[in-house]
Amino acid sequence: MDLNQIRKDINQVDSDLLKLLAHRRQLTLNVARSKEIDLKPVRDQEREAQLLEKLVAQGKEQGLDAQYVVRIFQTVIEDSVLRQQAWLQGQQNTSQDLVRVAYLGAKGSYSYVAAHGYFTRRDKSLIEMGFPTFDEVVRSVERGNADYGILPLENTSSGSINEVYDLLQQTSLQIVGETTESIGHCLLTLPGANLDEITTIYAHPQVISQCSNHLRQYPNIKLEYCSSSAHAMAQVANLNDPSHAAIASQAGGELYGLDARIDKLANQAENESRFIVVSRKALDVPVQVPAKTTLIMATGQKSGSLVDALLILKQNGLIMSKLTSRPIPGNPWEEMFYLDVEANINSDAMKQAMAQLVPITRFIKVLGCYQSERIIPTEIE
Ligand SMILES: C=C(O[C@@H]1C=C(C(=O)O)C=C[C@H]1O)C(=O)O
Repeated sequence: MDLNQIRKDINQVDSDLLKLLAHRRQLTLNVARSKEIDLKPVRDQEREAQLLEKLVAQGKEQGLDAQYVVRIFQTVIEDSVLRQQAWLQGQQNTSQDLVRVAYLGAKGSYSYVAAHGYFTRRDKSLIEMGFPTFDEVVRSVERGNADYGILPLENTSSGSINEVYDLLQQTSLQIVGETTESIGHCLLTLPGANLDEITTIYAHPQVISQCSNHLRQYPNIKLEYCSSSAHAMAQVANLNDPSHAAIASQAGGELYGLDARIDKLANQAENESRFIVVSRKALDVPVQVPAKTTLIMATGQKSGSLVDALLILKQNGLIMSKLTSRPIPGNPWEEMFYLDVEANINSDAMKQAMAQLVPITRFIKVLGCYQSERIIPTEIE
C-alpha cells in the first residue's frame, strides 16, 4: 500500500465528485428554466423528501450511514434552491455583471464575506468598497457611488443591530435581498504567539458582545473596541506584537497573515448573522420564489392599535416572521415597528392588507420586497 498512490486515487475521486456536483447544478438550472415557463414554485419539499429517502436507502447498501447522506444532500439541495432563486431573480431584473458593493470594514470583514457569498451566487463580479461606518455604507449607495450596500441586521447571539434599524428609518433605499451567514469567531494571533502572553484583544463591539461568555474568563486582558473586524485584524498585523490578538473569522485572518488559535468563541454554538442588501431601486420578485416584505409603521398611541394592525395581517392569511421596535427620534416614548411578512408585495393578500393598514397607521412604508434566503432543510422520518 503506497500512501502517495492512495492519495492520488482520493484526489481523482474528489475531482470526479466536483465534476458531478457542477453537472447537477447545471441540471437544476434547467429545472429553473422550466419553472420560469410554467410558474411552478422553486421549492418542492415533497420531491426533496422522496429524493433523500431514496438516497438514504442507496447509501445504506453501500455502507454509508443515513445522517451522513442526509447532511451532504441537504447542503447540495440548499445550493440548488438558492441558485435557482438567484437565476429567476436575475431573469426578471436585468442588471450589470460588475457591481459596486459597499460594506463595513475592509477585506476580510464579516460583511465582506457576506457580500462575496451573496453576489457570487448571482455570478456577479464585485468592485469592493469598504467604509468605516454603517452610515457611510448607506450614504454611498444613496449618492450613487455604490450600486448595493450590505448591512448586518441581526445575530443569533447578540440580537438586533439597532444602528442599522435606525438608519433604515431615515433612508430612501430599498431592501432587495438578504443572506444569512454562519459567523465563526476565532481568536487570531501572529504566527507562533504564546496564548498565555496575550494582553490585549481587538474586536468590533458586536463581536465582543457575541463572545461575552468566553471573554469573561480573561478579566485581565484589555479589550480594544474597533470599528470593524477587518480593522481589528489590521491592528494586530500592523503592530506586529505577539501579545496582541484579534477576534474575527478564520478566512479573514488568512488575509492578514494571522493564525486562528481558538475557534467557536461565540456564546451560541450556531452563531449566524442575517444581512440585508440595499439599493436605490426596488426589485421585482418572481412569483416562483419565496418572498419576504419588510415594512415599518408607526401606529397611534391608543391602546390596542398594534394589535389592530397585526389582526389585519392575520385576517389576510399573512405570516409575520419578525416584529421588532425602535424609538422614533424626536418623539420620546413613541416606537416605530419593523415587520417581516412572508409574502410578495405584489400578492393579492399583501395588497389587500396594505390598503387596510394605511388608514389605521400614522405612518407606513415598505422597506423592500425580496427573496427569502433562509432554506429550512427538508427532514425525513
Ligand atoms: C431541482 C428542483 O428544485 C428544488 C431542488 C431540488 C434538488 O436540488 O434536488 C429538489 C426539489 C426542489 O426543492 C426540482 O424541483 O427538481
